[in-house]
Amino acid sequence: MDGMGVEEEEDDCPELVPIQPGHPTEQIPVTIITGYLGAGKTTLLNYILTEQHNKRIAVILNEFGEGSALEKSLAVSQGGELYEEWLELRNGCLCCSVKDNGLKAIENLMEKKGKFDYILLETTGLADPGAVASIFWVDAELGSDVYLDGIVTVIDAKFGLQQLTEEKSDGLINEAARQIALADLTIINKVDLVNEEELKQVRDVIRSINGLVKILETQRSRVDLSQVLDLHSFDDKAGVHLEERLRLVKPTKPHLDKSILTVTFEVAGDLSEDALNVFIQDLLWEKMFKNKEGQPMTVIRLKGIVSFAGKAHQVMLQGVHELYELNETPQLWEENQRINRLIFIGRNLDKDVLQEQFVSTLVQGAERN
Ligand SMILES: Nc1nc2c(ncn2[C@@H]2O[C@H](COP(=O)(O)OP(=O)(O)OP(=O)(O)O)[C@@H](O)[C@H]2O)c(=O)[nH]1
Repeated sequence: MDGMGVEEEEDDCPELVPIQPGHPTEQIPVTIITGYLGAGKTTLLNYILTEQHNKRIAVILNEFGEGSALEKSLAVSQGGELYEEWLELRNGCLCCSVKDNGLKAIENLMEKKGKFDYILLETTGLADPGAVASIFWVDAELGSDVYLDGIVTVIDAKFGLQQLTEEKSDGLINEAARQIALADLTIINKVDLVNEEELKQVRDVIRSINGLVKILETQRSRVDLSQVLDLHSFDDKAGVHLEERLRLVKPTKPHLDKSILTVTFEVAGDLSEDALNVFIQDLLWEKMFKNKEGQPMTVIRLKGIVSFAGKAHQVMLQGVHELYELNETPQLWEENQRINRLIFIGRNLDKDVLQEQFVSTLVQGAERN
């Protein structure tokens, strides 16, 4: 990983001033920036830190790149502070580099409420962003200060394909593929290093994993910030458009036998909330459903719009690994046909089996009522 680059380059050098405690504000969005080793995460964050954009963004840079396991274990065993001082940059950004997964740094940052409107959190290249994302759901204290806006995955145009198609021993999930499965936005970076045909192959593999994700292409991670921030991937604001977006999602075809892919189906009618919970828990927690080859299905990301009997509003379903939540959206069904549209991204998924299980759980739910 690169250093911040702000100390080495005189021209870009932002003025560093100590931060005064700010005023409390409302919940702050957090975007998780993930991506395989060397894809361009730090380049993206440095770009945001030095560009003029009139936004007050707090950036948490992860200090660990390749081969840093030793350094990390030293930092942890010393038991000292795992983050450094927060610095205020000339363009209004705040910055700090961390030696853990960044959550402590967010807690520390909250003492400076009012000084920033947005948090970008970089994870290490091999991290499972789902584990970090889950903490925003389960940590009530953190959840009252911040909310997860989206997961952005940076992909190396040159080496991404190789990283994504690498088969892991012991049937483990390929980390680079998992990062795409969880992404709300992917950025294919280093487009200068590939030709159009190679770029298309990367695009196709991303699409084969995640049928819902938006794809941007960049050089030196120079993106239009408005396309990266405020995605509202997990909240009601997205729910308003989610039904339409989900309707456009196409199932994907695997690029490898064991690869992660997207399946989607739609079933008309109303559900009982209890029956839906049974279906989801059997799938995510009990891992009861198997594909036709007898392999258990693993869901990494789950999204949906569902219709509950007696509820006028559409309900949004969001799941990351084993955690899920159901939230009413502001959108009313009104005269629209009530439907349940679900999207699953994961491994060993079989649409027919999932849909059959979904329908049978719901029928049983209706019989119980
Ligand atoms: N040719 C080319 N090189 C790039 C581009 N973007 C970034 N790089 C270089 O790629 C290398 C890795 O970039 P980083 O931003 O450090 O990647 P990272 O994802 O933070 O890496 P880790 O922290 O190790 O996971 C650096 O040497 C960058 O200068 C690009 O668009 N084109």
